[in-house]
Amino acid sequence: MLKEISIGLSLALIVSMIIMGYDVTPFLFVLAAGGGLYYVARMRGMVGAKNFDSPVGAGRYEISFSDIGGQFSAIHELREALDFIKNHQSIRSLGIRPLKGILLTGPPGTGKTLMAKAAASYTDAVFIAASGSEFIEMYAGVGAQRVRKLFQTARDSAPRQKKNYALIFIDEIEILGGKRGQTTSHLEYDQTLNQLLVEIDGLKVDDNVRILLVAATNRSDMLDPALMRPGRFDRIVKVDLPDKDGRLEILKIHTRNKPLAEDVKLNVIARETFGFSGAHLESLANEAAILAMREKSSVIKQHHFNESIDKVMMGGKLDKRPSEAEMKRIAIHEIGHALISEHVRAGSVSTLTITPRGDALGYMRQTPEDDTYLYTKDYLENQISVMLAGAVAEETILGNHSTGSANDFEQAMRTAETMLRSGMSDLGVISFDNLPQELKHNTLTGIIQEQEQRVKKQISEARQVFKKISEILLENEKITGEQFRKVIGEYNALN
Ligand SMILES: Nc1ncnc2c1ncn2[C@@H]1O[C@H](COP(=O)(O)OP(=O)(O)OP(=O)(O)O)[C@@H](O)[C@H]1O
Ligand SMILES: [Zn+2]
Repeated sequence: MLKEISIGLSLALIVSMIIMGYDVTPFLFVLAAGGGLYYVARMRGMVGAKNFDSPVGAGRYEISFSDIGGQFSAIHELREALDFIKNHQSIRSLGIRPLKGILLTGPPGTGKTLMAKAAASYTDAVFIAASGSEFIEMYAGVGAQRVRKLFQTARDSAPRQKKNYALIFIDEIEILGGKRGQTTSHLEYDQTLNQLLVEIDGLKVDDNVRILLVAATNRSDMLDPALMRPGRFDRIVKVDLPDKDGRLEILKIHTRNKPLAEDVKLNVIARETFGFSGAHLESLANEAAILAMREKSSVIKQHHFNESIDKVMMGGKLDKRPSEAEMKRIAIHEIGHALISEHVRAGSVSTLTITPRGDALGYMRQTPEDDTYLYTKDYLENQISVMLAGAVAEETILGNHSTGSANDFEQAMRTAETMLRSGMSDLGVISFDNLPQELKHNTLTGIIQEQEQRVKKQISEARQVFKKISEILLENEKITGEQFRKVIGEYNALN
């Protein structure tokens, strides 16, 4: 409103100045500059962001899924959920409950906001962004009121832009949607979260404006379970740090508009930037361009990138960037798990990676087994041997093992306990609770040690496999089960 009044007043002033014979050129100049600044501020969300009164038409600065590098499976899942929403007619005829909210989880800077924007373009929705922190206020009721306003803004702005959909994006949702009565004793949080739940529950498929909620967090463990109930955020899409191929794609995206020298090898940069997020890579490309400019070079060269990698690493507070030696250790550890997994169940390794994901530095994914409800002794022993194999591999190949195995040991111990309780140990059928501590302890260790010996033998016979596969892993960060089995097969054929 203020904007309209000031434009009107200025026009009236200019017209009267012209009538009175003044030179209006400098005045027009000032006006244009002011308008330009306002526009830039608005685009950047500096003006009007708090009031959610500047919904960003997705059509205006369009972000599409092709602007997001890597994240293949996250994009796939997200798009599937969006198709579900777009085709609500046919879905409703089947009686399927419509989807209301999608939660994006993952570390900072991995492209969650980009994905939400791309989701808005994909569904041709108005994009309205807010952050969880905007709802926390000293005064009771203000947060809840803001939540109401946010949804109202969405309902109002879609028709104005002739759109049927509005996408509300709430970043850092854990601040507003933390567990009730746990994050704080403050009443305000509860009211705000309750209001959000009320708004979500009120969303209907046949509303004039279909509202879709997308929220992002890197602390999904902090969210109130009420938010995750069916009919609320019932789709969770994991957005992880990119692997090497992903990093290459992201680098390509962020160097699209930059002049690169002939010597620049993006795939080499991708390999060197293990642990970088999309945001780090964006900043890397930018820093390299700045270095080139400082040297008055018209193109960006490889050494500009190399220097920037260090800069982003030092300044960028990379959460997890293991050293070369650590990466090798992670590789050996994971190969250990995978090798024994293949021993006990051929074809069981699905992929092996050493890219940090969630809490794990590397991981081995197994192909699922048929559902089993009863376990035999052999089966449990095999499980224990796979769990121990990470640490045993570190010891056998590197001479010692690291703290990275604590979790594996705990699982192995639990499995051994299951065996003991089920009468599968040397003690036969026992009453677990009446067993003396020392005997319990010795029997459990006995079970573990027996498997450890078996694993040690298998691993020391496969040193060559470790060498070959760790080379592949350090180069590519991942290997598929198929490739893995091929290498094992080649070595078995030699022996
Ligand atoms: N997968 C990606 N492809 C291309 N660029 C990316 C990608 N991920 C991040 N970026 C770059 O990093 C910037 C920040 O990403 P974005 O804000 O989407 O991350 P986020 O996951 O929402 O982070 P936060 O949790 O810190 O809000 C983007 O504007 C983009 O330049
Ligand atoms: Zn392990």
